[in-house]
Amino acid sequence: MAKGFFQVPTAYNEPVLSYAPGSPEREEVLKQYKAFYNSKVDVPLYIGSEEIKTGNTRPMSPPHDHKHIVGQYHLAEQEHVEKAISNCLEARDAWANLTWEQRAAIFLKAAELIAGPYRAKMNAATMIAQSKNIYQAEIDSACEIVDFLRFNVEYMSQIYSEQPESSEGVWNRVEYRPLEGFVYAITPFNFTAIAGNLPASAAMMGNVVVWKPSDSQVYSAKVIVDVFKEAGLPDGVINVVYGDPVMISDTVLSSPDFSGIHFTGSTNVFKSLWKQIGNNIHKYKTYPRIVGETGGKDFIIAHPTAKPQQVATAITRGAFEFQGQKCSAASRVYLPKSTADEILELVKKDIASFNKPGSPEDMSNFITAVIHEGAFDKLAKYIDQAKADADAEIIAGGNYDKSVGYFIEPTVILTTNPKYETMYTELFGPVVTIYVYEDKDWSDTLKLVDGTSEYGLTGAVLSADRYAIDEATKALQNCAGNFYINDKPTGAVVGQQPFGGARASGTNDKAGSMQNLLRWVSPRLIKETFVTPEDYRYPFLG
Ligand SMILES: NC(=O)c1ccc[n+]([C@@H]2O[C@H](COP(=O)([O-])OP(=O)(O)OC[C@H]3O[C@@H](n4cnc5c(N)ncnc54)[C@H](O)[C@@H]3O)[C@@H](O)[C@H]2O)c1
Ligand SMILES: N[C@@H](CCC=O)C(=O)O
Repeated sequence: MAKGFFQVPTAYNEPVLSYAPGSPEREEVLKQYKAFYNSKVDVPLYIGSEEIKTGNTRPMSPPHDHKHIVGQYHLAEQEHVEKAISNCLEARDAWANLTWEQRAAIFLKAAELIAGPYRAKMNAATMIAQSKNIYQAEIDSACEIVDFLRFNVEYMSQIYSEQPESSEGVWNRVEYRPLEGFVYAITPFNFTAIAGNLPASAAMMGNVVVWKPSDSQVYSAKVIVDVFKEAGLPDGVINVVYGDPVMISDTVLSSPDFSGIHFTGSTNVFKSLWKQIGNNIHKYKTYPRIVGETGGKDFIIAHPTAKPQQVATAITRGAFEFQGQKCSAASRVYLPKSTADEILELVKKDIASFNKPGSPEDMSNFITAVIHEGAFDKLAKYIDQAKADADAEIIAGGNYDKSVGYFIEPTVILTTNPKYETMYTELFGPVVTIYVYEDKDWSDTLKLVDGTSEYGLTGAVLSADRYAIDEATKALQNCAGNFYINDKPTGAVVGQQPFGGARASGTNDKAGSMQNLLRWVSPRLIKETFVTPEDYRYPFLG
């Protein structure tokens, strides 16, 4: 037990560095990028104290140069997944009983390692693995992951200090136990920070974890593991396996000790995992916690009073940053007829100012590659469909080329059909669909926004009219878990805009918040009575 009521350092957001020409951080990250790019890494499974090389490997390539190999990673067989589970369970007692400030110190140290000596490595790995330009890498693999670690430590200590009242002669106390068993973290390709946070947040609360990163993010996941190791995370607390997701999930979800899933990824995968957990419910020792943040079809709606330049910038940044591969990316936009032409001209001007999609090593590139061939082919299919459909027109972009990298031009589809397929289907790429409404139909258009997609993740309203803002805020109440007024719908900052959505977008447990951490503990109430009754009779019985 701690011998003091320790106060953790006050959390603060890691400042975003500029990477301006001539800055030391720019020089350092480019040097690291080249070093990684011109070498080959061999990534093992991390199970207990072992680094296991199964020999069954898959190559890793940057999406912007897919013939170039930067290394390989080893795939798990079922026996390795079983071993990861047993290592978790062996590590559990020691980890769960370690005093909380020791756990906190490990993750605070990890934050400082990333903010300092590992910053260039985290960013360079993310530029290579996920094809992020340096700004997108910096806000993710440097700042956001550091913020997750610092703020979660603060939230953890706030949770522990939350205690019940005690009446005279009694002491009530609540102990925030880790879950009994292990947690399964499944992470997506698109954010290195999310990949690190999903296993770390559960581990911080005293849980042991089997972590399965995305195949497209293994390269940067390895740097996260290096950081956690250097920060002193004991062996067996977070065990890392990659490979066939179905086999891994079947194995994990069959274990009686499975006690929670921390998932971020697409909606269909999450729904199938939920179903599988339901089917296995009789096997488990405890009801598993199910936390999943999933897809989105995020909107921007502009009121006739919105300033065209501001709407255009919200679209350009919201739809095209990181090639639209943010769950929060603006992908359906509703513009009023009176200003639509002006806004669209400004968006086209922005797009014309981008370089052709290229490598993030060239720091003048705003747009780089989409993640893999599957994503490229899917996007190309929707673009071709829009070219063919009578109710859609491509007004910007529309070209693609996968000969070197998976490059898709930022594309704007203008549709006359508010229920056009790309107004409700998540494409997850640099494609935005625009519908122009009659100014007088503002209120009906809000209903349209609310009723068009199954998702409820992010959305933005731009308006200079406060009554219109109020109307939109009310009408779109269930349409977005993160709702933005006069801004783009992306770029939530940990500690400031807790992130997540409902409907088909997830369980809305708000990553990087106290609410999320509460899912990884099972409180035990301890009531201690100081003078224990010795007579059952009530006073009125005489
Ligand atoms: N709501 C959020 O906070 C949030 C954040 C980031 C990404 N996302 C969503 O994630 C998706 C993009 O990421 P992605 O392409 O990596 O998603 P994905 O669903 O393809 O993969 C996510 C993870 O699930 C694994 N997986 C895939 N099939 C599986 C299966 N059958 N069983 C078990 N695991 C399986 C993958 O290997 C990966 O680790 C988008 O839908 C995006 O909206 C949501
Ligand atoms: N939190 C990020 C999105 C994470 C999903 O991809 C944002 O707010 O843009």
